[in-house]
Amino acid sequence: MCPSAPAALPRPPRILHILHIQARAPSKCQVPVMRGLYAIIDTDALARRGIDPILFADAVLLARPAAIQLRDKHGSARRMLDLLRALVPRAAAANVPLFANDRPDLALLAGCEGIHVGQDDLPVTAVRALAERAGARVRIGLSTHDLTQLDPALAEPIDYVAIGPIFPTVNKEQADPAIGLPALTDLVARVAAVRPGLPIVAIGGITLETAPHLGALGVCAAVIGALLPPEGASSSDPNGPDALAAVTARALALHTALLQAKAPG
Ligand SMILES: Cc1ncc(COP(=O)(O)OP(=O)(O)O)c(N)n1
Ligand SMILES: Cc1nc(C(=O)O)sc1CCOP(=O)(O)O
Ligand SMILES: [Mg+2]
Repeated sequence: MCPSAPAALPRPPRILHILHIQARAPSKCQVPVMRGLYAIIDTDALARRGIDPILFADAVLLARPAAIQLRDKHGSARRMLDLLRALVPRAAAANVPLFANDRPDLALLAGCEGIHVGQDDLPVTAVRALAERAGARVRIGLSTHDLTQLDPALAEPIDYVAIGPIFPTVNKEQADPAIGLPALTDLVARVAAVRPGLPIVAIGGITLETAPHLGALGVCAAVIGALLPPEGASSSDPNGPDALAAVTARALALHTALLQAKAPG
């Protein structure tokens, strides 16, 4: 399905290197800072466009985002494990943390750096217990959709909290209602008051146009659709060099827009 050896990564431009260091530097309380783009490799959205997930990941990694995630909602466990095993060395070569969505078992088998779970997935404490049994140190992210979910989430042993959807999205079935930027601003203040320094990942309908607003709030932005060509767009080869260069350009533009917006503090 895909090449298994990671492609040699070209040296990023100097400005990106500086942004990357700023985005990953540990904060005073040693929580890794997450800023910029959190790119999601969504196998369904990619399949609808005929894009290979590994070639797509290689293209995204050239932009050195803050994190990547494999989200494979409808594949078999075996396929997701194969994909994660192909992604782990690529993400490591780019020094970008790879999160597996929903499946701590597969994440641990493949050696991922992190796991993302939502309100209906395994509880965070169970994921921690599983990781401990496997002797692995992992970062865990947890989804929330409103204040009633955010408050209990902040008491969990998590490494970041996700909040969404901020804007309407077509890439999540039965998504919660979009909360908008003013409500996000309130929730960001709540996190800062209760768990200062805990990284926040905003998600849902985020585009290059809205990215600066999120960067200005000091949050990371998780993105599926804005990394992709529109569905049905005519491209002679969605996995050809021009199409993949366009993916890198979108990732770079989003990451830069998020990092260059003036964050508080
Ligand atoms: C970074 C990030 N934030 C939120 C989600 C959504 O997780 P969840 O609510 O469990 O929904 P699914 O993605 O599993 O359908 C996410 N995956 N990543
Ligand atoms: C996977 C996911 N989770 C969400 C949440 O609100 O928890 S919104 C979402 C879809 C994000 O895709 P896009 O960037 O194309 O809107
Ligand atoms: Mg989930």
